[in-house]
Amino acid sequence: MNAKVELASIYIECGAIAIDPINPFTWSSGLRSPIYCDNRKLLGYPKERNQIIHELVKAIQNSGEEIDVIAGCATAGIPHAAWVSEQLQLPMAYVRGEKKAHGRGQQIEGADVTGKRVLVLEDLISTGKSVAKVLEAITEAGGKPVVVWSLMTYELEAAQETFAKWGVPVHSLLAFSDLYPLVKESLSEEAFIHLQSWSKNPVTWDEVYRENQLAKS
Ligand SMILES: O=P(O)(O)OC[C@H]1O[C@H](OP(=O)(O)OP(=O)(O)O)[C@H](O)[C@@H]1O
Ligand SMILES: O=C(O)c1cc(=O)[nH]c(=O)[nH]1
Repeated sequence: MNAKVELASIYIECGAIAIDPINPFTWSSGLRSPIYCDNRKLLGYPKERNQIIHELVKAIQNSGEEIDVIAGCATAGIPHAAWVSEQLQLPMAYVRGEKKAHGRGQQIEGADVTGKRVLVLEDLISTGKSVAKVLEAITEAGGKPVVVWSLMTYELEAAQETFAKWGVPVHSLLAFSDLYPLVKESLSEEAFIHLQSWSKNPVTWDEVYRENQLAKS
């Protein structure tokens, strides 16, 4: 089995992939989707998540990028950033969606990123907006985001557009297209047709879904 198929199988075995074309999931961007990739599920499986982190650390090391700090995106990117920071023996920070409203009022917690070359670690990229907010916060704090890594990406055009302005390389361990052949096996014909039309154009799929819901109400 090649490494990507093995990693994709872990996602399926850990129940991290949910498919429901009839009652779609709402993503953080507001888009509706028949699929939800729940990286948080991996936390419950130490052996399997170690395998994922091992591959991620290998890929980061192979890229040869010089890094001073690993910054996890809150919240789902935090545990993965902690494991990677431990393996690479690099300081870790994490970045909140917003500044904290009490305490020290920080958006970036943990290691100081000022003047540092920062690797941003996110669990999943859909539209890329969450990562963009983190890039902004690190830059405002005087840090230099040099690379973004995520465990999973949907490879959406929206994300490419979001990242284009940053000019920071963005890599992912897995793309949804790596999972697709495995996901397909467990689906009914109807669900597969929905998923296929979604994968061609997620934005159109959402629009049609909303129109159908309006027509029903
Ligand atoms: O690329 P985007 O369109 O920004 O979407 C991806 C983001 O959405 C999810 O986070 P969520 O907002 O559900 O919060 P959580 O990490 O706290 O679970 C996910 O963990 C990413 O951070
Ligand atoms: O875009 C999102 O919010 C999102 C999609 C997905 O599949 N999984 C997830 O955790 N978030």
